[in-house]
Amino acid sequence: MRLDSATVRFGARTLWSDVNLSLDRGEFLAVLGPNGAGKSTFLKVLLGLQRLNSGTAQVLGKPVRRGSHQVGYIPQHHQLELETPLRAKDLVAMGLEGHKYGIPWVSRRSRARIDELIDQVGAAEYAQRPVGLLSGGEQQRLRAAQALAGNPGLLLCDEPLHSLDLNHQRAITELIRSQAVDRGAAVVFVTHEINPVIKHVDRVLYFARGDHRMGTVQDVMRSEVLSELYQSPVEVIEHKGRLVVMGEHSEGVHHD
Ligand SMILES: Nc1ncnc2c1ncn2[C@@H]1O[C@H](COP(=O)(O)OP(=O)(O)OP(=O)(O)O)[C@@H](O)[C@H]1O
Repeated sequence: MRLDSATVRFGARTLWSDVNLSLDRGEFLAVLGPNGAGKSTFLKVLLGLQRLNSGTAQVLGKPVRRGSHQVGYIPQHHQLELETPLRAKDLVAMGLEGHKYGIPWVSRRSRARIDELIDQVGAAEYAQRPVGLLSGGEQQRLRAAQALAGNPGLLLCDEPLHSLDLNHQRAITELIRSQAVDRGAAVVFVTHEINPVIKHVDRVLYFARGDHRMGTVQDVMRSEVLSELYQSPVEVIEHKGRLVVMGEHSEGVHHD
């Protein structure tokens, strides 16, 4: 995926501007920043749901378009309606290409892949239950499986670990990593918390105050760099392999 001089404005507000980024297959990009900095909007651009005010966006070598089956998306957590007329397994199957076009045909191979994913996210025990009755974390694990079912070349994740316990955070992180490393997907991972994925991250894109910084974890997650970005003192401390980000004005700075 590739962005050139990409800019999004809402009215007089420039959300972010002049983002230049080329992400290859197999690469893992973490997108960080405070609430409202424009992280989800960044994903929407790549999904073809938000147009750029200037610049260009490409996904897998082609201009961005809505509904590409090569793009997997784990949306930000929201609870499904109690009456949603789907079983857990159906929700995962909807991630298959054919299902997007309403074709109810699923090959033996696809069925095996769905069962495998359901196992990998630890959903086997509730695979036949109505999704509306499941907990937030259980639903979130199904969304991850759904996004992976179509074997996407670009995987977009919006805080996918939100509402998951530690064991399931690890399982989902491992699945996402494997989609990048073993299946050659580019991964864009929006998160408030870099530590659970830090060892998989190739690059960081950090949005704040209409500006951004990009580079390796070592390049970006530094006191000088983030203080300059936030325009206020921010301290990044490394403790036992974890990064703790502390801001003097803590509002809007993510905490560990
Ligand atoms: N269509 C729109 N029109 C006007 N403003 C919008 C629109 N979409 C988003 N915004 C605003 O742009 C800002 C960025 O929103 P976005 O959801 O991208 O932030 P975020 O970094 O993902 O935040 P969070 O961490 O809270 O999820 C917010 O202030 C939001 O209200």
